[in-house]
Amino acid sequence: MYQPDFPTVPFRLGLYPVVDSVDWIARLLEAGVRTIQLRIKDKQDDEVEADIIAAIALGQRYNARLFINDYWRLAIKHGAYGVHLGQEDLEQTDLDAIRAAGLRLGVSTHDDMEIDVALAVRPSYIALGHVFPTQTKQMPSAPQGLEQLATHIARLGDTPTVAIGGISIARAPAVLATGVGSIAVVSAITQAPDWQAATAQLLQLAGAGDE
Ligand SMILES: Cc1ncc(COP(=O)(O)OP(=O)(O)O)c(N)n1
Ligand SMILES: Cc1nc(C(=O)O)sc1CCOP(=O)(O)O
Ligand SMILES: [Mg+2]
Repeated sequence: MYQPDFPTVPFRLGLYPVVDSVDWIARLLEAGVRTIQLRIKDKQDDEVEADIIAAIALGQRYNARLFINDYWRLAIKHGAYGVHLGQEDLEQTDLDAIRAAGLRLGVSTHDDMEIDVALAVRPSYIALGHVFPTQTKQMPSAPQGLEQLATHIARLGDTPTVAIGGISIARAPAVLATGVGSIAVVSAITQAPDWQAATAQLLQLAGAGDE
């Protein structure tokens, strides 16, 4: 049985929107989302601290799993549910401090070697990307595709997993069929012509987590 070195998360984290503002956090929590990430890129800590405080307060009000991307010191300082880190972030992060503060940890991976690195850290969940081409982030690697995703899921057994990258409503059923516990999405919600309808459909497909 997978035993993380950080607090556990449910195997099924369900629909996991990744968004760049407190406004999006507020509307998606109100819409029923219960796993969510605040991802604000390339700012100084003092520029994002107020947003992080507000997002954490919302997460607590809705009893949701709010992960903070990148700003792990602020996540600790203000008591977030969890932190999400990439492979490069791992080298510059005090993982002992995250563990000691009792925050959950999610780690990005893009191939088998990165999964080895992530497993050595024993995070709360492992993210697997990018499954399909994405317009949201410049990726140095090629999309992994569904077959490779399924191979990773089989390898990871009962480790909580999250798939990310190019996941649309149309593609979500095939991604979930690999057995992955969660689907993380940006544009499927934030660029949707009707974000409320898109969120409702994705919640219907992936659940809110913990089911
Ligand atoms: C759920 C989830 N998976 C992967 C990522 C990517 O994180 P990272 O590699 O740290 O890259 P940036 O998001 O910081 O550009 C994520 N944020 N969330
Ligand atoms: C932030 C991020 N990380 C990825 C990874 O593979 O690590 S893919 C990605 C962007 C996902 O956006 P969309 O759902 O719009 O494709
Ligand atoms: Mg990051």
